[in-house]
Amino acid sequence: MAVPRPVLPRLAVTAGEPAGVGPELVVKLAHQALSATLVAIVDRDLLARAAARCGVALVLQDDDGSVDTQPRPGLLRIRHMPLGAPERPGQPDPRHAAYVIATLAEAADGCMARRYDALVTAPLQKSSINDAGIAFRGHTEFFAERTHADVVMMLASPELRVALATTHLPLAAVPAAITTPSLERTLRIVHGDMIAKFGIARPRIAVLGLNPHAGEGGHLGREEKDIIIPLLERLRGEGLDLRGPLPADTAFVPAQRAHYDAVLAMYHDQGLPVLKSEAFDRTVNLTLGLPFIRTSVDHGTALDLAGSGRADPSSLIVAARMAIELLARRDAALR
Ligand SMILES: NC(=O)c1ccc[n+]([C@@H]2O[C@H](COP(=O)([O-])OP(=O)(O)OC[C@H]3O[C@@H](n4cnc5c(N)ncnc54)[C@H](O)[C@@H]3O)[C@@H](O)[C@H]2O)c1
Ligand SMILES: N[C@H](C(=O)O)[C@H](O)COP(=O)(O)O
Repeated sequence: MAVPRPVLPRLAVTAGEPAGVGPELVVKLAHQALSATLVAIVDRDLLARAAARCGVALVLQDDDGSVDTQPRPGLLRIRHMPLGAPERPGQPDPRHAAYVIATLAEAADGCMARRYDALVTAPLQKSSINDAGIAFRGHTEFFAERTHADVVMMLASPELRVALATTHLPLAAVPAAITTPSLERTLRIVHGDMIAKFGIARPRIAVLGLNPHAGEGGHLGREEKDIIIPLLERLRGEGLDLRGPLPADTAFVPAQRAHYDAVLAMYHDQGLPVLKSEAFDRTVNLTLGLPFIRTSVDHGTALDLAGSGRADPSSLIVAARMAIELLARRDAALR
């Protein structure tokens, strides 16, 4: 008797900024043999134009909610969202902002309603959405608000995981945003998701200081002494394995890396340049704490490459693979 093939999870993919490289990357993703039923939430004609620019043939099929039982590279299901004015590669148009937001809303609501099993996002142009008069800081903050969840941004390569205590904030606003409650929430989410998402039973988390030399004993800033150290001591008392606060300048050297499973950086550009400079094509951005799995690329809209067909799809591909792995781990834990 023939054994039925397992169904492949429905992976929603948003194409991001229409004038960026996102649509081209989605076209390239659709040619991978992934163990997933890919559903692109996008304007159908936009994607057809992106495929033509890449010189790639792609069969676009309206999504009917069903699932595949084997990978179908070269075929992409589409949940069509109308773009309105056509895109001009490399030149974001704020008139597309409402469309971009609508694709994110459909993706989040669809994951919540189980129309999709997980979400992978291509890059969007935050400035263009803001230029349209829509307050918007990033996917991470949008999905947090949409689902009323406390979330943490983490970027992960095969060698290094970096979570952020603060995300898209002006640098001048960072110190005030590092409070005991916010840091505690963040550390609990990182600890919990390192167990649940990555299967690490006793995660070791290294916490960076905010100031040079982690504050130099209070002589170069007080945040370590007043907030970070007392919190780490309290949470260690509960059994969390927390190192630090470590001086950020040396926390990423090989000898230190052997001692942790993830790093918590205090702000965006304290942690991300390390990952992006050593593994730009292998790093995934994921949102911890969300009620669904969401992964993303580690790069932006690359407007200088948009329309050329030359953008590297590696980060989107590893993001999709990670979403599939995280789903498999979650489902195995539920069995
Ligand atoms: N996930 C996201 O939505 C996301 C992530 C990061 C930045 N952004 C946004 O993207 C916009 C542009 O940001 P930026 O210019 O700082 O960074 P960027 O990542 O778009 O570009 C930086 C450099 O990296 C190159 N690059 C980026 N992606 C590439 C790829 N796939 N293949 C080859 N080269 C690539 C670009 O050509 C450019 O030289 C901003 O609005 C930013 O907020 C979005
Ligand atoms: N901070 C991310 C990065 O530098 O890669 C990027 O801006 C994307 O963030 P969202 O996934 O929240 O849009």
